[in-house]
Amino acid sequence: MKTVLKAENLRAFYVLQVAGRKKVIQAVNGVNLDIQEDQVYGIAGESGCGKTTLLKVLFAKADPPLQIFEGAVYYRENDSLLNAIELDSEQMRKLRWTYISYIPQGSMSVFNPVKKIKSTFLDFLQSHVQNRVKKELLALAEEHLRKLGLYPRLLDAYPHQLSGGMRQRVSIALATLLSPRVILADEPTTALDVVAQRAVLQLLQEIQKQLKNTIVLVTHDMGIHANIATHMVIMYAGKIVEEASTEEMFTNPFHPYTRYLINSLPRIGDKRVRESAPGNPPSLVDPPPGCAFHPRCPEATELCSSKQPDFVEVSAGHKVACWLYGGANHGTFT
Ligand SMILES: Nc1ncnc2c1ncn2[C@@H]1O[C@H](COP(=O)(O)OP(=O)(O)OP(=O)(O)O)[C@@H](O)[C@H]1O
Repeated sequence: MKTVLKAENLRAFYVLQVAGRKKVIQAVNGVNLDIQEDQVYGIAGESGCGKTTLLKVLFAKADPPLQIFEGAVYYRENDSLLNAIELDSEQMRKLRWTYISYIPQGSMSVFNPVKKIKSTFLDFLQSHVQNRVKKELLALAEEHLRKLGLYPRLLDAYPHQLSGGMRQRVSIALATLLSPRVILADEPTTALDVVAQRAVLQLLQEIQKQLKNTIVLVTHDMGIHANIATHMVIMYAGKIVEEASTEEMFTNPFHPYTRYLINSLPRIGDKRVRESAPGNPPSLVDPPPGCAFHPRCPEATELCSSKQPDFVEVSAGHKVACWLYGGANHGTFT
């Protein structure tokens, strides 16, 4: 398998001026990822841990107050890796939507509320597909919707005429018009009822199957990861703390935080009270020293509060940043 998206030591912070004082929110703080082709790659973690910010940086779109301070984001072109952060706006324009696309949180923001869905599709196609007249572009849009099992007549609707779930599916269709190799999807099922959620997830899976591309799926909902992610990482306070195949993550979670996330999931027939992580997520302005989870961790030792654990491969393909694991391997990985 080939790498399609890679992050190296990414640090991206929000830099704010609050009452005349500088406030720095360390939303993405030293993230390394190596994402392979043909999979659904899940990013999980509590609200506010930096998932959305990480997706923005992977899309090489850091608008103020967000600033990228360090690191690289690589896209694969033919057999070489391009650092997206160093590309100029024209090079990036060519890669966006054809190589990498982004489905933001909340589909309403994607469409112009006073224009038909058709006009957003046409604007999009006109800026990316050359030498085609309007009628041909419209036919492309209709064909794409049909391929995804959606009715072409949706193009004639105004955004407010569609249900939240249908609008989300149409926004996914828009983001995948040009068959991107990587799709970044940010909480695509938030605020949808379970039936609409299922339809959106089925659509994402169908697209992944058709294009054999990679979907990077951000959601705090571990149930969704269990259902559709093939590989996943857990994020805590701006860092990746565990990585494994989804099956391995759920059957053999290492990090105490991951165990809380999994144990808080309801299970049919199990009436025990679900346990979630005690306390609150830490401040990203002044994160705790050592392992950022230590103030909430029942297994923390003195070492955890003073020194940050390395991200260590404990078993094949299963990595964790926790002093409870990895023994002598700490210090040999970065
Ligand atoms: N535009 C912004 N300006 C300042 N701070 C921001 C901005 N966007 C996000 N943050 C802060 O950055 C941190 C990470 O936020 P982010 O949205 O990336 O987290 P998340 O894990 O995606 O959470 P959620 O699921 O709630 O969106 C939070 O502390 C958040 O308050």
